[in-house]
Amino acid sequence: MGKAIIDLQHLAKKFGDQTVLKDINLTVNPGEIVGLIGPSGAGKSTVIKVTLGMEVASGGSAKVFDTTMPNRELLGRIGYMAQTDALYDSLSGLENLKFFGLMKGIAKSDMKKEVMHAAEVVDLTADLNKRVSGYSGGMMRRLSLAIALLGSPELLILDEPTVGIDPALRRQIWAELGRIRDEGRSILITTHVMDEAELVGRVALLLGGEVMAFDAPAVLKQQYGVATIEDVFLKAEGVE
Ligand SMILES: Nc1ncnc2c1ncn2[C@@H]1O[C@H](COP(=O)(O)OP(=O)(O)OP(=O)(O)O)[C@@H](O)[C@H]1O
Repeated sequence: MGKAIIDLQHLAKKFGDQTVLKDINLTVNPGEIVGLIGPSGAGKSTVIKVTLGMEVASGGSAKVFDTTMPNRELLGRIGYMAQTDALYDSLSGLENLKFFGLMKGIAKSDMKKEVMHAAEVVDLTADLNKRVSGYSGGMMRRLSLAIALLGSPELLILDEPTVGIDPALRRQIWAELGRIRDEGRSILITTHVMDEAELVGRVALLLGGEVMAFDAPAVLKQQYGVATIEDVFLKAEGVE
């Protein structure tokens, strides 16, 4: 296995007096999907923001491609989907995709293929010419995910990408994430859907500002003596 694509060592983050991250150790390897789970407010989005250099760490180190973020050049190699959608409401889905595609430096000759593929993965092909202001919440999530996929980035960082997305499409999206992994690209994904945590290579359980457990789903289930990742989660939280 090559060098880790994401390498978080003893990462800490405080907001004022509040310590959100105490000691986070986490790696994402090439061709690996890592799932980050934890209760609401545990700090999952904060881990992502510090990793991307959107928030400054209070301690420890966060490296992506062996470099401390933010780094403009490296940002082009990362597809990031935030928890809140940052879309242009008055533009159509297609115009949004093309705009972000241009920002990512996709060549004009590749644009149509890239945009159509991303739209297809999230089942938005038929709605591409509608204005985003007329999209439902789930459609906006799907468009944000399509934007993150554009340009085949080596690393995808997805903050709850499947919120508001129905089960059939969720399955289709996970099939695409599996293909991306099989191409040797890497994914860090946060989720509240415990079924999804079963699909990743390794699950990191974030609790009390630390990664309490970090291993393959099957290993975690065995360690905790339970049948599902949901039960691992509940047991780790102290809920029987
Ligand atoms: N910019 C900020 N300023 C102050 N506090 C913040 C800031 N960002 C996050 N926090 C606090 O850090 C904690 C963790 O927030 P975060 O959004 O990382 O949690 P999360 O695990 O992603 O939650 P959820 O699953 O609900 O999205 C919360 O208590 C939140 O209020």
